[in-house]
Amino acid sequence: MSDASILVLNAGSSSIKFNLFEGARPTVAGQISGLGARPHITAHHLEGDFRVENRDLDAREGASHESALATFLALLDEFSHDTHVDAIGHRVVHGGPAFSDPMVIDDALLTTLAAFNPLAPLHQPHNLSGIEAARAAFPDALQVACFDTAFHRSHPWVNDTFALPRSFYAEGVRRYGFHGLSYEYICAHLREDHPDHYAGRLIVAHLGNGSSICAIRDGASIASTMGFTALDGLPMGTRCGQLDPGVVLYLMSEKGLSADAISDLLYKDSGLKGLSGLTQDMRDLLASDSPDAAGAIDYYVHRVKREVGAMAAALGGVDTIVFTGGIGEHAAEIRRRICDDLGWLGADLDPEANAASAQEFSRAGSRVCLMRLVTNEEEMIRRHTARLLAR
Ligand SMILES: Nc1ncnc2c1ncn2[C@@H]1O[C@H](COP(=O)(O)OP(=O)(O)O)[C@@H](O)[C@H]1O
Ligand SMILES: CC(=O)OP(=O)(O)O
Ligand SMILES: [Mg+2]
Repeated sequence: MSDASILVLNAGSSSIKFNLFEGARPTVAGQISGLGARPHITAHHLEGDFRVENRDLDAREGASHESALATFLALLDEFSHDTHVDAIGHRVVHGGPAFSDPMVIDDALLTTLAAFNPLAPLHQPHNLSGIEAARAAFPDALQVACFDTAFHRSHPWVNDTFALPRSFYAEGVRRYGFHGLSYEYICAHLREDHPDHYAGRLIVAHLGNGSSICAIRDGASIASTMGFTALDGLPMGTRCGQLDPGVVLYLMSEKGLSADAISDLLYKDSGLKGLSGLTQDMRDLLASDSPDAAGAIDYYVHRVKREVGAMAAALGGVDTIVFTGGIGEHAAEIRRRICDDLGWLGADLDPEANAASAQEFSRAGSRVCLMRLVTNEEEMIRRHTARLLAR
C-alpha cells in the first residue's frame, strides 16, 4: 500500500502537529501552537490554496489539547471533504519498559498505556485522548502508537537505572528517556545524507518547549538527560529539569504540599516560566529586557552546556553536535551562547554561519562539527505507520 493515506498526530506539551500524507507525499500540514499561553493555528493544503495563517484560537477552541484536536478535525473536513484515511500514526510519549518498537493499537494496549499517565501528565493523557478521538472519527483506519521512549531502550544498564534498591528497576522505575522519534529521525537523516556524522560519537540537543539531550554511538542511544519522566535533565518551558529529590521531600514535610500541588509546581510553573516570572516562550524571553528573563536564559544555557559535557563523558568524546527542536532550530543566539563555551570540547563556532542558520555552523578545522538540523517527528511516525500498514 505504497500510496496509502496516512494521518499523523503529534501532541507535544505546547503544541499539536498534524500531517496528512498520500504515500510519502505530505498533502496537509498544520500546527496548533502556544497551548497554555497564546493558542493559534497554522495549516495549509500543500497542493491547493487552502491555508490558515496564525489564526488565534478562541477560549473554547484553545482551552485544551482535546478542543484543539476537535478544531483540527473540523478544519481537515473543510480542507478535503470525506477525507479517506487508511492509517493514523500517533506520537505516544511513554511506552514503558516493554515497547522498543511501534505497536498497532487495540483496547488492551490503551489500558497498558493509560497506566503511564502519571509518568507523563503533560503528554500521555493528551496522546491517548487523541487516539480516542481519531478512532471515533476514522473507525476503519489502522491506529499505530509510536513511542518517544522506544529509541532509548538500547541504553546500557548504568544509564537505565537509578541507584535505588534493585526491586525498583524490576518494577519499571528506570531512566526511559524521551524525544526518541526526533532522535531517530535525525539519525536516519544523517545516515542517508551525512554518513560521516552518523558513524561515531554524536550528541543531539533537542531544545524545544520540552528539552533533552541524547548521546548516540553509531546510531544507538546510549544516554539521555531525561529519566523516569520528562521532568529530568534540562530546564524546559514550564518544567524544572534536574532537581535534588531533597527539594521534593522538603516541599512535602515542611511546606505540606500534596502530590498534586508538587506535580503542578514541577511540571507547569517551573523552568523558564518559573524563573522569569513571565513566560515559557523563548522568543518572548529573548525580546524582554527584564533581568529575570535574562536570568532564566542564563540558567537554560548553563544547564545545556553542563549536560553536553555529561553526554560527551558518556560517549568518551564527541565528533558531532546537532541542535534541533523549536529553540535549537530557530534561536541562533542560544546556539551561539552554548557553543561559545564548548571550545574545551573542540567545538569552534562560525558566528556568521550560525547567524545565517546554516546546516553546518562550525569553522573549517573545528574538531567537533556543529550542525543545525530540522527535526521531523511526523515523518518518522509516517514511516513506522506505513511499515505496519504494509505487513
Ligand atoms: N524564532 C525563534 N526564536 C527563539 N525561540 C523560538 C523560535 N521559534 C520557536 N521558538 C521556541 O521553541 C519552543 C517550542 O519548541 P517546539 O519544539 O516547537 O515545542 P514542543 O516541545 O511543544 O514540540 C518555544 O519555546 C518557542 O519559543
Ligand atoms: C517529551 C517532551 O518533552 O515532549 P515535548 O518537547 O513535545 O513537550
Ligand atoms: Mg516537541
